[in-house]
Amino acid sequence: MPPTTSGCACALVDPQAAEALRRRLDDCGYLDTGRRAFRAESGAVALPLTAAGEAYAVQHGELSLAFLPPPTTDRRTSDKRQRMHGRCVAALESSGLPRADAARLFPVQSLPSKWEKLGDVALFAPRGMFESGSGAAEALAALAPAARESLLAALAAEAGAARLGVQGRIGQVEEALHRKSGARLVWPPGAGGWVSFKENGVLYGLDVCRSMFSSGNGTEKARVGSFPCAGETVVDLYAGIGYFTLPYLVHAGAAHVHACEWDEDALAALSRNVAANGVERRCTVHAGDNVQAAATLAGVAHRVNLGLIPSSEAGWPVAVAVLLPEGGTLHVHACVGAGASEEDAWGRALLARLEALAAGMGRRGWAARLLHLERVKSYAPRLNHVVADVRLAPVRVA
Ligand SMILES: C[S@+](CC[C@H](N)C(=O)[O-])C[C@H]1O[C@@H](n2cnc3c(N)ncnc32)[C@H](O)[C@@H]1O
Repeated sequence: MPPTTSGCACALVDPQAAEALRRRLDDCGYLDTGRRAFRAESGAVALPLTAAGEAYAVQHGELSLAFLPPPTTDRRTSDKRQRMHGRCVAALESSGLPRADAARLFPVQSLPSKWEKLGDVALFAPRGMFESGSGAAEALAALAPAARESLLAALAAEAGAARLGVQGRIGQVEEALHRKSGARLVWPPGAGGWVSFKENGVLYGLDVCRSMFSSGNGTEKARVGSFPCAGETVVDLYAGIGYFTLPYLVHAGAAHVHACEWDEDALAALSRNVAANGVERRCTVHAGDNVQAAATLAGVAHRVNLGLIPSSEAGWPVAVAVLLPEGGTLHVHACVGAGASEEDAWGRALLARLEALAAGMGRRGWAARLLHLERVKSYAPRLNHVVADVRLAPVRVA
């Protein structure tokens, strides 16, 4: 059947090759992550493309391009976009732009259908009207100031936000290690990026343009808050703005948390957050590479949190070094292939490595035992963010 151009532009790919192509397209900004991949009638996987991806496919002929109607489960997204579209077109019309021009410059697909809310900021993905080269982005830049103002104010009202921003990409290794945000605020003009909000009884604040907040980790933050930590000293090796440090202090009742963090922006937010939650007397912030903390904190911890993905492996030797002589519990975050055998293999390798590290530090006879494996969220297709709760301690001789 010849393709029609009425649906959404997709790259068709064999299911076995879909994951590799998805990653490639995403790296280049060609994958429309606002829409989900779906099975075409032919059995091929359809990967929705951004405007730039569609242009690339047309120019290079390397991808199998098709225009397909989105799957019916996308209806809620499309309703949301339609409503957003109606409101934006009306706003442009009221600022003097003829309705037909407004609808032509900003087609439905160019408007955001979802966003992340942090405090009063709505963060949109860098797609459609926020993706240069999409046509709508250029139309937005060319609008008269009053029309631009009313369009963005309409978007903000629809998103229930007082400020609007556009997400960045975590591309560079250095950025990923520091969880730099890369987001920028686009409205109102001159707005700053500091937000504060309460999640599960904990006050968090951060500059959305400088640090990332992973909303998908909410269940893990709540789980940490439920740990029985009364009387315990906890070392958080990757504290960030206090994602896990704060639940340990506010809800889990930890006697003291040593929070290690090396990024200046995260450190500024962490100190403010510790004070905002009134827990500063029970928290020591260690600025710098957590490897340095290994010496200062050797042998003090009942529990160590290693909240870094895709891997916290660089912190495993530090974690073992800071445990008390009687051992303790580690919460090891990682991204692991989705599937019982992948999880099993990763879990075994983790336990063996922790035992070897303990032996290498003269902690002979220590054994590692997996207490629980928590699946936090899907990180990518067939890859889950998991947390292994491990007890690492000297084996008791009866
Ligand atoms: C808590 S955040 C990760 C939050 C959440 N688990 C996620 O993946 O989105 C990880 C923090 O660890 C910090 N970090 C990474 N490596 C570090 C190191 N070697 N020493 C100290 N801090 C480090 C980063 O700057 C970042 O703020």
